[in-house]
Amino acid sequence: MEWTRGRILGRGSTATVYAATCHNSDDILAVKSSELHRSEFLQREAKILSSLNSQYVIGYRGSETKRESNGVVTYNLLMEYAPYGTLTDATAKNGGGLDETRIVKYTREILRGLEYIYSKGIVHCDVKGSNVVLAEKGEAKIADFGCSKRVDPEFESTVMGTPAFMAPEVARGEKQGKESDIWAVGCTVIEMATGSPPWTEAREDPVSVLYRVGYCGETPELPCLLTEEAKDFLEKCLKREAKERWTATQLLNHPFLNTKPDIEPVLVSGFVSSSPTSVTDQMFWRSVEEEEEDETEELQDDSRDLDRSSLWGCYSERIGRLRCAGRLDGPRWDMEVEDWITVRVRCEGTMISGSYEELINSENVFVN
Ligand SMILES: Nc1ncnc2c1ncn2[C@@H]1O[C@H](COP(=O)(O)OP(=O)(O)OP(=O)(O)O)[C@@H](O)[C@H]1O
Repeated sequence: MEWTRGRILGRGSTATVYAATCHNSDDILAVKSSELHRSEFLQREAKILSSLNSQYVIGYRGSETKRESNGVVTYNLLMEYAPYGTLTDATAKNGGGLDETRIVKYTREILRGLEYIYSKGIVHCDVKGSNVVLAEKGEAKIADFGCSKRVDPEFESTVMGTPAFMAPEVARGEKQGKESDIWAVGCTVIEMATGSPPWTEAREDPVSVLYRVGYCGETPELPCLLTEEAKDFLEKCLKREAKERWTATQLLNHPFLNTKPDIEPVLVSGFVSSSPTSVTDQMFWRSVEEEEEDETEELQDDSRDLDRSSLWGCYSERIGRLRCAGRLDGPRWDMEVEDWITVRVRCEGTMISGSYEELINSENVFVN
């Protein structure tokens, strides 16, 4: 498919997402790109997304490698374009919290999406507001399958995700399944209600959050503004024992969700103030070259890597100290520190050591 890259819609820890126009149809797409040699996660995501087809999951439109005009070879995942941003954007736009009717609508859509992907044998592993996008009719769709995996209890796999949304068993690096997604749904409801993920210190100190969730028996604080029904729903999501958590299907039948009618979608045009209204909106599109220059400069920014290197050392040492102090066995953490939010953990054991350069070149370590 022929397409032209436009402006950046969002940057994650694994890739950058651009708006793009199709040459033959003038449709707008979202294209998630990373350099081919760093695209392992993106290729996995494309494979999983290509196997899914649901109104509650962002649509797959293809994938391809491309040599850009600056010679860089990129891997590109082509997706349905979601013009109203993410749930996190929607919450921020609404003054830092959504009212309960909107929370009900989006939670229902997320759970329907999860029910669907579970029926296909897939778990998401990184449910959070910024991974749920609002599509053309204002409906919530699950996106970012970069951490997702096939459900296979026999197969011990890497634990992934975002500390503030991690279930206790994930924080301990033990296992990650559908139940862990459900915990993350609870955290996402808290994010929608309050404008922030649970654990107020999470951004500054993800390590202590992992420790509190994994080892100290804590659960996130329930927002006091929510109704009793909503709080009861959250309690069913946030059971510390994974097997006690309600399933997506049970939660869809909880009174918090099943007694309320669907509301009309709220389309807040503010989300799209910088998005294209049509492909002829030339002011909108930044040239491909300009975007590529930005990307290249970013990739070559050694000083940023140095900062990350020292922070990474500091975090991994701290979680090691916390675990030793508590005489606890647990995961070894590989942290992406610049955007600390995403981490990849190795469960099987050996403490990762080596220079940052060695770490980022290692197959098992996730880095940006
Ligand atoms: N289909 C889409 N339509 C519109 N915007 C999108 C779409 N997909 C992603 N985005 C935007 O791009 C951002 C980054 O996308 P995504 O979360 O898939 O990247 P990532 O590198 O996997 O991120 P993470 O750090 O969460 O792992 C999103 O938060 C969102 O703002």
